[in-house]
Amino acid sequence: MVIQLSGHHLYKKFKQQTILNDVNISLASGEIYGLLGPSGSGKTTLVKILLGLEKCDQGKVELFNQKPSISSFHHLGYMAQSDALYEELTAYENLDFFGSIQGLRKKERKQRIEEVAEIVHLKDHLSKKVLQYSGGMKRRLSLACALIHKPKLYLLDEPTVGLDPLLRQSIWDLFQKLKDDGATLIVTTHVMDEVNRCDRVGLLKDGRILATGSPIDLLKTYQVNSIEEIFLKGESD
Ligand SMILES: Nc1ncnc2c1ncn2[C@@H]1O[C@H](COP(=O)(O)OP(=O)(O)OP(=O)(O)O)[C@@H](O)[C@H]1O
Repeated sequence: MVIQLSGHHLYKKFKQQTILNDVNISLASGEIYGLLGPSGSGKTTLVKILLGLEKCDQGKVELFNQKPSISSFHHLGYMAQSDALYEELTAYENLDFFGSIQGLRKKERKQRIEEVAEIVHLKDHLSKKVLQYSGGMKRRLSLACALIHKPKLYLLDEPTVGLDPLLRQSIWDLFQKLKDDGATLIVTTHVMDEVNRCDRVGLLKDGRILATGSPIDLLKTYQVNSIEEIFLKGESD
């Protein structure tokens, strides 16, 4: 099992508020890891620390078995919780921009833009300015921006928020396909039924990982019928 990303003994406080309290997490090559937790439990903070966008107070992050560096970022696809798009530009121009900062050449960008637009069902809307996009279209465009350079590791913060059930389904089918092609994904969510699409889930509550494992194993271990019940029980690993 090759570990692609790991956080060891991570601690984080904002002012006096403890957000992460000795969090350990690791992602193995080719898995979909769901990070599940109630609103405000620290999912975004943890993802940002793993990505190097936020500093932890204590602990260590390893990306591809090394200290994270600028060069490793070309292998990452990050989708932030709030869409980081240029509203005045068209969707095509946004994708072209993100492709170019990832080092793709013009011809390759053109080809990839068509491919990713097809994947997220935005092919017919590429020439629209982003400010004319709906919330769900912006989410899908953000995802396309994260896909453009074919990274091997994805950090996706609530990628399906604001999407209707059919689109959510197709986005999860896409995650499965990325995984089948060898990518590793960490996806944050508080939608319980998305958990079943993950190979492993980590339950984050009150700054701690309460439990980690495959959804089926967690249900068996905790002798519950749903993952929600584990949160309610609040038992530790
Ligand atoms: N820059 C910051 N300064 C101060 N407090 C912060 C900052 N960023 C996050 N927090 C606080 O840290 C806690 C965890 O926030 P975080 O966004 O990581 O949670 P989350 O699990 O991703 O929540 P949600 O599901 O609602 O997005 C919250 O109480 C939030 O107010």
